Amino acid sequence: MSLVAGVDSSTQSTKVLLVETETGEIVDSGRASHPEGTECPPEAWWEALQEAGKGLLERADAVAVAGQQHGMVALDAEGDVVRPALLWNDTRSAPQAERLTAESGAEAWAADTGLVLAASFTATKLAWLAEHEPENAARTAAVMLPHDWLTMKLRGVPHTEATTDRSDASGTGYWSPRTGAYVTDRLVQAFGRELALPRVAAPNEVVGRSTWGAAVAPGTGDNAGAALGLGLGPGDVAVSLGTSGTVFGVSEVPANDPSGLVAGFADATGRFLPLVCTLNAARVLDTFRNLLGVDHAEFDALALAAASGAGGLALLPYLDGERTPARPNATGVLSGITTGATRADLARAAVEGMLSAQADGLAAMAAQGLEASRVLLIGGAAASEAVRRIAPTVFGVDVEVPPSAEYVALGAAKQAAWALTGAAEPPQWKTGGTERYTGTAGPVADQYATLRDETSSWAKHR
Ligand SMILES: Nc1ncnc2c1ncn2[C@@H]1O[C@H](COP(=O)(O)OP(=O)(O)O)[C@@H](O)[C@H]1O
Ligand SMILES: O=C(CO)[C@@H](O)[C@H](O)COP(=O)(O)O
Repeated sequence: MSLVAGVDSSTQSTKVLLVETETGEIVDSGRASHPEGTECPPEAWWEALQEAGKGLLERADAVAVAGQQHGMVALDAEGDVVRPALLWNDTRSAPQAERLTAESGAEAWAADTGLVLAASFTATKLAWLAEHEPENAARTAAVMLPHDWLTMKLRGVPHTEATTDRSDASGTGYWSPRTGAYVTDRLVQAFGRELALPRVAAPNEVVGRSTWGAAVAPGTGDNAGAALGLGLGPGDVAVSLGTSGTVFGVSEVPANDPSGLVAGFADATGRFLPLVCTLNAARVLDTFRNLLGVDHAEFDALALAAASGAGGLALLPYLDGERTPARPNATGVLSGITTGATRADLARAAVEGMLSAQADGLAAMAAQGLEASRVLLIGGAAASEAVRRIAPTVFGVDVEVPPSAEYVALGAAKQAAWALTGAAEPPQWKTGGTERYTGTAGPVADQYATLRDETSSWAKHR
């Protein structure tokens, strides 16, 4: 029996799936946590990959790594890591994002790179490095993304032979989904000079061999991995609730949204992946769950015990600053508290607020012509019964929840199988039927819109 391994090196953890090549059936899995924080030594991901992949990786005939997007892995001329990687959710480069956008205009950035710069993207992190750590910047000879670095480590090759893929390259701010090439001028604008960059491999290329002899596929950004794992088709929009909240769909044409709400990424199949990303999703629920001192099941029971609208409580869930909309310095805001407020209302407000930010993402996608005919809910917080049942009342449309699985890692495994077999198209693995959740829209949208719009002028939210 031929087996392939798919890796998801995401913000909070590494997950590995060992999958049957022909059918996509999951044979085994592993998981290991990452350190907390918005910067991380890449070695910690490598250790987590080895722990999560123990007893699994060496059984695979092919392997691919999907990873959290945008993280800046800076290397010196010898290939040594210069400083801990700055992650996608690190907002310190917000002033650089603002400056670079002002220099050329949002339209020009969107036209050149598919993106309007926000602190998440690699280009702004490089600009921050050049400005704040000149010694580290001077040492830096190459830059790559988390999945590129891990793929290089799996192959045991020098950084000069590193590869990336279209999807992750499209999250840098110096690669064009339209032309399929690096935009060196944009890299130089951000960092001040050129850097060595990984070669962008074809979606189903075998880029090399692992140290145990397996074929290594190019890997992908985590959201493109999920899209491949789910097999998203026209009209499908996925809402992924991990550390980030992402709303995305596969498109035949690149997105170009000068408002910056929709990022014009590439996908893992040669197509495109318009995507809206919020900084705050599953951790909003974690925060309120911890404040209430309950576990996941008790939190769900509380949230479902309250009525839609949470007794007038509304939460603006921008706890760690926000990227979409661009409010990097924002914090969360809870409004409508009365002496009648209950623990149940508080849990419900957390779920409704977090989902309302994703509803804004669905609206932004629709404004770009990507109206969802089917909304698929995935990611860690999609395991929550409260999230599943409240989502239709916030989104105003039914949601479908596919069978519980790590779809990013599954997508990586699918890419590995695709590269291994050399087929023209990715395999069509069956993922099982979805569970449908339905409900009527409550008062949440209006409550939330009022809070979001009223706070937009707050100085500390800019
Ligand atoms: N039953 C649940 N209800 C709500 N949240 C959950 C549940 N199970 C896991 N989570 C949350 O999901 C998150 C991890 O999801 P994951 O998609 O793996 O994140 P990431 O990709 O950012 O590492 C954690 O914040 C965790 O608390
Ligand atoms: O920044 C983005 C997408 O643009 C995030 O989606 C990251 O890719 C991290 O994803 P999770 O680890 O939260 O799944």
